[in-house]
Amino acid sequence: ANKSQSLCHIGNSNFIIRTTWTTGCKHQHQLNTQIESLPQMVGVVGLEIHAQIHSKSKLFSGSHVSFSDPPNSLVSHFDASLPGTLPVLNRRCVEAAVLTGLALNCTINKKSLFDRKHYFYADMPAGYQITQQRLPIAVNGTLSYSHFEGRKRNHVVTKSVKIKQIQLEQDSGKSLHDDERSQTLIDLNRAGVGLMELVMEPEMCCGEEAGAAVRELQLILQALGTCQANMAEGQLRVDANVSVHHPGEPLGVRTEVKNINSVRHLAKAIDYEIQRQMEVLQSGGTVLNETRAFDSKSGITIPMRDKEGLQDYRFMPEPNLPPLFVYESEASVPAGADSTQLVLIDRLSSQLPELPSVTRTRLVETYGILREHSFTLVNEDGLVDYFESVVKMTKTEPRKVIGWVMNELMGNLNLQNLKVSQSPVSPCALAEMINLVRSGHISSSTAKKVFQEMWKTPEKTVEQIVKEQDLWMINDKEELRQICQRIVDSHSEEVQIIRGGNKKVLNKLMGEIQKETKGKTNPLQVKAILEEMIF
Ligand SMILES: Nc1ncnc2c1ncn2[C@@H]1O[C@H](COP(=O)(O)OP(=O)(O)OP(=O)(O)O)[C@@H](O)[C@H]1O
Ligand SMILES: [Mg+2]
Ligand SMILES: [Mg+2]
Repeated sequence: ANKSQSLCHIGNSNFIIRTTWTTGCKHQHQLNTQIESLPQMVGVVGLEIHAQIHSKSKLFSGSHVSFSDPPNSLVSHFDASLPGTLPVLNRRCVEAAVLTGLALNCTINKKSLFDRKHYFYADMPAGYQITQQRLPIAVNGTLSYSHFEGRKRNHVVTKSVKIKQIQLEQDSGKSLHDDERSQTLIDLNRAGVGLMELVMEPEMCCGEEAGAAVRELQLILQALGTCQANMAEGQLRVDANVSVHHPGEPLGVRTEVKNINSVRHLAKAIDYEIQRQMEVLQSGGTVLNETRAFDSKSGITIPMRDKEGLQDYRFMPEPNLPPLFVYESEASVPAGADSTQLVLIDRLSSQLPELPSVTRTRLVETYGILREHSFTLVNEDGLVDYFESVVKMTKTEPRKVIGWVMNELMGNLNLQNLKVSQSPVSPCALAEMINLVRSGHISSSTAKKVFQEMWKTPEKTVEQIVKEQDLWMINDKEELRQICQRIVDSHSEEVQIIRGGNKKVLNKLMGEIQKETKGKTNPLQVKAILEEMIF
């Protein structure tokens, strides 16, 4: 197996047990020894992703974009396809596509074209969708993504997938099926909302890779602000094209899996589909070029009624829209044109924010934190800012701050399914607590208790909590000596053992002191006093 194949593996362990085929994954080696004679097949995955453009108004009309308004309240004459209406291109949508293209290392086409793609669907009153079939706005990009391997899942593997193109197109309306009255109702609020369709090359091999790629894309789009990218809300819709073949041979027939509403489901759907196709071929059948739906309850894919091959989209140039031109810079704008109305690539380039991969590297280099922690920080909305504000407000090393953020903060947030912005403990309060540990006013074990109290009673200050619960560190030498003396006196057997050379038993005495003082002592200080008394 080549390198990329050997690094790839399927998340579903059932898969390995149930099938004699593999998908070019690291488990392959194991299986080869059992079934030497069988040829190996691998999975091939290519994603098509529809990303709803985050814009106030639609792609070709001034109607507002909102998903909480009453049905059919955001529909202009153009959105309803009334005769005589014409499209007017929304500059913000073009800028979003260019920004996204730049962030994904695409070549931006200075000239792109709009086409009509015909469907007959009730939620598309024009009978066609305006898209960019012949000449899309951006081409030839790449998306780098990482996932974790190894038993502890702490070995980062970085891969990349080519992006064939990004095209601008319209969203359709929504059909709402009312089973009780057996009727279908149409809501056109979504009709005409701008979409970016990203088409990836078929270069991935399993659900885990595809999942990691989509997660990275989500983070990039959110950093750019070009799409909110919530899959459950349909802002990012991923269709997975899946086939299997023998490496070195032409690609197999693909199926297209739809209805996937989370990254986890995407990975499951793909792995299921790879396995299904292998089993079909293994038992002498053929894979049909069809559209299938993922059913998240049962974890399987099922054929949808419309068959791909039967579709004839009757593509034709959109006669009501001229070619779309974007310009490199002010200098390339034609004489007399108002450059404030034009899309300039260099202006957008300068607006590109820090992208997630750059943020991660910066966090590792600036703060000396672990790479896997940089992934967690970037993954949670608002967590990088939270961490950096705490670091700014305390003199403690960032490597210690990250411990509190990962364990105490994230642990509690996850337990209650809260977002970072909903944390009852503010960065400022956490910094105050960490500062008390640093200055020796509370011990780190006490601090864990204090944090839990802060979580429960955010209205109280850290000092209030420490005072009320009497958690200040015992720093008084004489008081500490008395406590140590008591423990030494009541543990004469252990003391003998320690004197006999077994220093490990010292830990037991220290534990006793921790217990007696409810963790309010500095272990180093206690150790020094005990050693002084015993030796
Ligand atoms: N043999 C294959 N196995 C897996 N994926 C494939 C294979 N061949 C093509 N693909 C993927 O299928 C997708 C094709 O998308 P594209 O938009 O070009 O065409 P389409 O699916 O026919 O059109 P539509 O936009 O109507 O769905 C790409 O993401 C590509 O990577
Ligand atoms: Mg497509
Ligand atoms: Mg498709």
